[in-house]
Amino acid sequence: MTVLRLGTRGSRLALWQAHWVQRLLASVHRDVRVEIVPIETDGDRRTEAALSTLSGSAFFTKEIEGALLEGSIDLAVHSLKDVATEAPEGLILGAVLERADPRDALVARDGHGLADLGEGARVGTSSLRRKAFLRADHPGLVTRDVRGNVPTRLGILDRGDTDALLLACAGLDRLELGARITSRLDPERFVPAPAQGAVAVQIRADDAAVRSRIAPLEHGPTRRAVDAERTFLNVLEGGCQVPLGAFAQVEGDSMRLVARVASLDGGRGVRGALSGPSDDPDALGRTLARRLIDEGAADILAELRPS
Ligand SMILES: NCc1[nH]cc(CCC(=O)O)c1CC(=O)O
Repeated sequence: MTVLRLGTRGSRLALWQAHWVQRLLASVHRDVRVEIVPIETDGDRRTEAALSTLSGSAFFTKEIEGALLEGSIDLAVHSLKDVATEAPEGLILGAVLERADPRDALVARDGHGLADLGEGARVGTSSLRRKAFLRADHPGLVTRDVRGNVPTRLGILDRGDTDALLLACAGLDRLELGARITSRLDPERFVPAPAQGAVAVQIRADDAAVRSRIAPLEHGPTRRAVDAERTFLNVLEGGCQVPLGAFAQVEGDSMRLVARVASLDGGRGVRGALSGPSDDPDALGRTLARRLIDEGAADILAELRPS
């Protein structure tokens, strides 16, 4: 029996994802036992800080990546949205699993969609992307910072401290809280974060044994989609957390990438879409990024950076 130690955050969603990988590995390898090792990250500890200042860098992954590099775990399971596009030296994404619903979810107390919320209604989110798109498309609404994991945020809504929340559909669906969603937002307009809804298994680049064990978990279309989205992010980001969405869908031999960048106040933005062959997602991501840079995306993002 081979024992593989799987590192994960301890949140309910992270543990759900870890148990999913454990179950999948048990179903393809009778001789493998997966032991789950919860690891607390900076992002879990620093509940006082606005999430927007944390996510996108390594705040939800650094301690887990450290455990992987030092060998105290053999694989790590992450929400791919939280994994930086520049991989730490020595680590690779050994498998990308089939994506759940990639869209953003509105959970409103009254009504259904964003258009039903009255003037001045408070919408809780700490994501720069969600705030910027909301300000651009629904300037009558008020954004309000909320932090904490999914159940904590729902508690804030239920107590009446906000009128609505924006969350990822994937997290709610996986925790069987999908019934709380009042609207699944159109990904053409409210473009999801790169890799939203996708789970990745990270391993040591030189660990051929674990690499071959997890290979059957790979979902090709999801890998190609997130590669295009993360390449787009990588070209535009320059190491800073930005209000940017990118969402790709594979259909047979071709794929389509839609992306949107907005200023924080929602006053300026660019959006575009591009189709190409599905066997070169990086080219698609790079080409669309360059096109949106020509249309002003880099200038919009430059305003966000401390000079
Ligand atoms: N940064 C937090 C985070 N990371 C992954 C998810 C949800 C699951 C996913 O997008 O895969 C969330 C919460 C949210 O955005 O609602």
